[in-house]
Amino acid sequence: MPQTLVVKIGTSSLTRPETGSLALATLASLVEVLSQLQRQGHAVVLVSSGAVGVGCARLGLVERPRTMSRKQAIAAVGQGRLMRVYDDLFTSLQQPIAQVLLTRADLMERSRYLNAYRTFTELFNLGVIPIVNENDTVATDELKFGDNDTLSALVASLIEADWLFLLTDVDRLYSADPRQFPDAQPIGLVNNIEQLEQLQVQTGDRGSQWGTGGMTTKITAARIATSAGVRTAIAEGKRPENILKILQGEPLGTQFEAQPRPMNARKRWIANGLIPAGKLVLDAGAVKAICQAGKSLLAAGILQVSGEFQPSDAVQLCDPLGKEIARGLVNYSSTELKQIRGHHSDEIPAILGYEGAETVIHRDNLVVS
Ligand SMILES: Nc1ncnc2c1ncn2[C@@H]1O[C@H](COP(=O)(O)OP(=O)(O)O)[C@@H](O)[C@H]1O
Ligand SMILES: N[C@@H](CCC(=O)OP(=O)(O)O)C(=O)O
Repeated sequence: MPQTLVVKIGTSSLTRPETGSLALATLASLVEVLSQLQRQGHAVVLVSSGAVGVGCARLGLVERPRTMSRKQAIAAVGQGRLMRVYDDLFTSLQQPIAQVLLTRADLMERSRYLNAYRTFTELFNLGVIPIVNENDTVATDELKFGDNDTLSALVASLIEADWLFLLTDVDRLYSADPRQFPDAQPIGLVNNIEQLEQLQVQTGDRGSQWGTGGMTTKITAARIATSAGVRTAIAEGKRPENILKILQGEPLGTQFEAQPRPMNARKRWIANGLIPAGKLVLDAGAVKAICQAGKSLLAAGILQVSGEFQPSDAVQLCDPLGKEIARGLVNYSSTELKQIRGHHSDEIPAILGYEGAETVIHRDNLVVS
């Protein structure tokens, strides 16, 4: 059955760490596998890192840039070269490709989010493999994905993919970084992300010399993707043919099962597309009403308000211990909420001096974690 597949490859697999030059054999076999999948009728998206790494190699720089402006300039050098290599390889297999550069802001505004969805759909109809990267050259600190693991999960959620493959320079997830702890245990199947906390998986805080985020961002990506109903695999970048084997049911890499009830597209956008501008801490009654009874949030159940936000902004909802339990779009600003928190809805007009919305967050705009 045709499926929608998102494949992300990291800098550590695309380039040789010693020289920073492109790992051409890996790229060639990735291109072969993706073209084969496209010919079999699957819709395929490649999320490719490497703009900064390739840009550095082109300019003879031996270290990853540290300042944002330098990174942006180098990405502008590398992205073009990267696409040229992909186009040459895919063209030799008569496979058309497209470049799609996204910033966080593109997914935050609902009209742009929907437009991106329509563009991907049209590219699939045309038999094209879109190659996605963050638009590093214009992304700002506040509005960037920061790493392509997260970007690939958000793209997979956006296009309702069946699979997300995170290809990297280790063959799977281990109980700890296998480079530092050679005895670390391999992890094959993760039924539920909470399982990783129980297994006390250590992911460190950085990746390889050229990679961004290491395993931490891959687990975040798996969390986003699986909660959107996308099965996720961490697998070895050097062996792209493993994608075919995994699709045939072989237990390679680390596979994360998708959650059974994916939410609707609008709720996925609220949960993953938006960056929360503030936080509401709720009392136990409100937590229960939202998580168990599927109710809207009322001002009476709010204990604390933090951050600065306006009506329609996204906020995190936390239990009294500060653990996130949901996200949603507010009907009131942070200033208004600080005045009405803890009060019954019928007191709101007297406190604010005007008639406000009945709910602080309507259940249609609320997504439980
Ligand atoms: N628990 C873990 N299991 C496997 N690899 C880990 C783990 N913790 C940290 N790592 C490191 O994460 C690195 C991959 O991340 P990164 O360099 O960001 O790759 P990419 O460029 O593919 O995104 C591996 O080289 C490995 O050293
Ligand atoms: N957008 C950046 C990639 C950032 C990133 O996440 O890199 P990686 O950890 O190698 O997947 C680039 O093209 O260099």
